[in-house]
Amino acid sequence: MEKYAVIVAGGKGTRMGTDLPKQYLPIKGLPVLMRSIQKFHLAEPLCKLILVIPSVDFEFWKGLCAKYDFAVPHQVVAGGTSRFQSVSNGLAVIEGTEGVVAIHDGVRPFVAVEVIQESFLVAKKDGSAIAVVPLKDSLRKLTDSGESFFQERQQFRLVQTPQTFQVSKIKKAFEVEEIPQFTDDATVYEFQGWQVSLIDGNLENIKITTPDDLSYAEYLLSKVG
Ligand SMILES: Nc1ccn([C@@H]2O[C@H](COP(=O)(O)OP(=O)(O)OP(=O)(O)O)[C@@H](O)[C@H]2O)c(=O)n1
Ligand SMILES: C[C@](O)(CO)[C@H](O)COP(=O)(O)O
Repeated sequence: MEKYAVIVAGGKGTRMGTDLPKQYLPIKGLPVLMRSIQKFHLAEPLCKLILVIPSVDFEFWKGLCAKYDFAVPHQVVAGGTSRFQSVSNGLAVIEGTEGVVAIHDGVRPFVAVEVIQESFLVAKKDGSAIAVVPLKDSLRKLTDSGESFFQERQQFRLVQTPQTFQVSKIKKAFEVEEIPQFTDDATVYEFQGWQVSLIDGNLENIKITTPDDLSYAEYLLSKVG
């Protein structure tokens, strides 16, 4: 079975607020994005890696790969104006409809190798595999009138990536017009009326989003490497 990974890193990192977009920032000496790509290569050495970055960054990325002697083979594709468009551009370079594709945020370098491997196995069987984790804190729902109500946290999950799919199904799902409810790939898949399969993610698999995440990332690397 052919395996692909579309690693999306076409964003601007507005919430991080750094001049250099967060995907290129080094943590413990290696850019976030290279760490994410390495994880897929380690988990699935034969997986075809498709990296989505803004087209204006192509030369910069080439230079970064030379600087860090980064040799993991990958195809570079131009990003779009939203995560949905970037994923769509990545899927478009997969020829045909055979195989399974993992879609992963380039800014989640702490994904566990085991989660990636499990996602491919489950997606092959079920059509999809979405990494999720349970909540550790209590949960409250806010109303417009300023009240709040207890919610059963057991009924909720936090959604991560990878989100892995049979190529035929996810390509079909992405043929739709983008709507604001498409916050991830699972919502695009579900829009077809298909149920997603959930798998256990790993708690450390944070999305590096704000400056405090960078300090936490450095801490995690000092612990686990
Ligand atoms: N047009 C876009 C927007 C986002 N992404 C990617 O989607 C992932 C999750 O998005 P997010 O954390 O929101 O990244 P940014 O959009 O860069 O951050 P911000 O919203 O703070 O600007 C990131 O790997 C990001 O690079 C993308 O490929 N193309
Ligand atoms: C895809 C995602 O990382 C799953 O948790 C998340 O939905 C991305 O959200 P963002 O608003 O683009 O950061």
